[in-house]
Amino acid sequence: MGKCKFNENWLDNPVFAPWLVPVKDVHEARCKLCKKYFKLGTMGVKAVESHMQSAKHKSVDKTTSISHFCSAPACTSAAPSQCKMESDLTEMKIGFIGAGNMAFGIAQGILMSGKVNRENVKVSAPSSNNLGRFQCKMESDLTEMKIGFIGAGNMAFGIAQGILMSGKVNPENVKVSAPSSNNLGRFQELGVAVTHSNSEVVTGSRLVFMAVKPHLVPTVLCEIAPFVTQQHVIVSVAAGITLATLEGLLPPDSVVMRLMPNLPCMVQEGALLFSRGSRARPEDGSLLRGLLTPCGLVEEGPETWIDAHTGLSGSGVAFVYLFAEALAEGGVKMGMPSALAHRIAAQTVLGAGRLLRDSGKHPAQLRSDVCTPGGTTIFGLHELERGGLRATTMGAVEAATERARELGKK
Ligand SMILES: NC(=O)C1=CN([C@@H]2O[C@H](COP(=O)(O)OP(=O)(O)OC[C@H]3O[C@@H](n4cnc5c(N)ncnc54)[C@H](OP(=O)(O)O)[C@@H]3O)[C@@H](O)[C@H]2O)C=CC1
Ligand SMILES: O=C(O)[C@@H]1CCC=N1
Repeated sequence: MGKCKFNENWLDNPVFAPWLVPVKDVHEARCKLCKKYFKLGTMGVKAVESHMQSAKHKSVDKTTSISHFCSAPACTSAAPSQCKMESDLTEMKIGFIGAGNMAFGIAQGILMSGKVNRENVKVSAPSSNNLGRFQCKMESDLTEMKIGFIGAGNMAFGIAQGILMSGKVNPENVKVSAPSSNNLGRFQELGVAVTHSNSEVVTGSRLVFMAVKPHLVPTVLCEIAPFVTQQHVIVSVAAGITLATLEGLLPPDSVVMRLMPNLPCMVQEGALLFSRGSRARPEDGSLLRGLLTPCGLVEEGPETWIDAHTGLSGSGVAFVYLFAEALAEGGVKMGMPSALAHRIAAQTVLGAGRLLRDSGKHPAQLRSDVCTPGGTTIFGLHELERGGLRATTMGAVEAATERARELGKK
């Protein structure tokens, strides 16, 4: 497994936020309390948690330990001696009214300490929208979960790598199948078991990702159908293949979901949309969401959105690469060395994307922030408008969506 990079989302976690600092080397982080740099290695967030558990850190951190929970505003009036002792915390019943980001961050922090029994924590919210992550963030459940991939191509690898980088899934519980060994080596490097038998993947897994090309899905479903039980959750990532097709080719009552991921799952920055089949329960959706959360943004929606998401995001990644390539080539045309131009183009796309996501601003607002009246940007934008970039891009999303719909009809 490659070295993990600092993930800005960690800074949203109230347990890390008071002390965790990103540094220039993306494979490292700094603790501003201990005044210490530490490597992320292959452990990613686990390295951050591990630093937080170190004796040195605990001795200087007066804000993020469970004692902070005791000294929260609700019990500031209590004398220290009245505060629950750590040993009592395992039995303490804790409730959250509201299941939003802050409740989730606090719950996660409390549970991470290992001092509170997760069965003693209850969360309420009017809708189920945010409840899944509380149910599924059960790291111990995920470490035990058996996960299979049928197909060992780019997408299977992207999801597997995303999931495993979180450190919450045990690679020994993951198995992948493909007819040839061409793509299996890189999975073995992740510590994942490999086979040429699709049925072996199904019988040994609870959740199975179907990650073969769309035209092969019917054949593969017929092959595995005798081994699929109601305990399985089958998740297809095949573009265009509908829930009705999946359910129709598997035994009655099979639990099926349709997922459209994209390749940046590999670096935990994917955009994923899934839809539940008629027999998939909300908790199956929560399970999938919990599993995939380390891969990036995970949303659930009606099946009618999946093809549009395929055009916008599954394929959209390639549209962005084309734009990045063109940016770099523009730099080369203007005299810049190619390698440098490509590095700068990649960083420009990354930076623009992060600012867009993290600021929450409309792209038109950010675009206007870059434009000096009579300056360089507006001259460049005029050229893009002349070339019809906007209409062409909308047309590309439409064409890819239509193609996904067409694949589903075959
Ligand atoms: N690539 C992307 O960005 C995205 C892809 N998808 C979807 O993901 C799916 C897979 O695409 P992608 O990963 O790009 O494709 P790849 O061509 O990279 O991989 C396909 C994999 O399927 C394996 N395979 C072929 N026949 C069988 C079979 N009978 N049984 C089991 N495995 C088989 C291949 O085996 P072998 O290794 O032996 O060749 C290969 O490992 C597609 O349905 C696509 O629509 C969805 C979103 C994004
Ligand atoms: O090109 C394809 O068909 C797949 C689906 C989305 C991205 N790649």
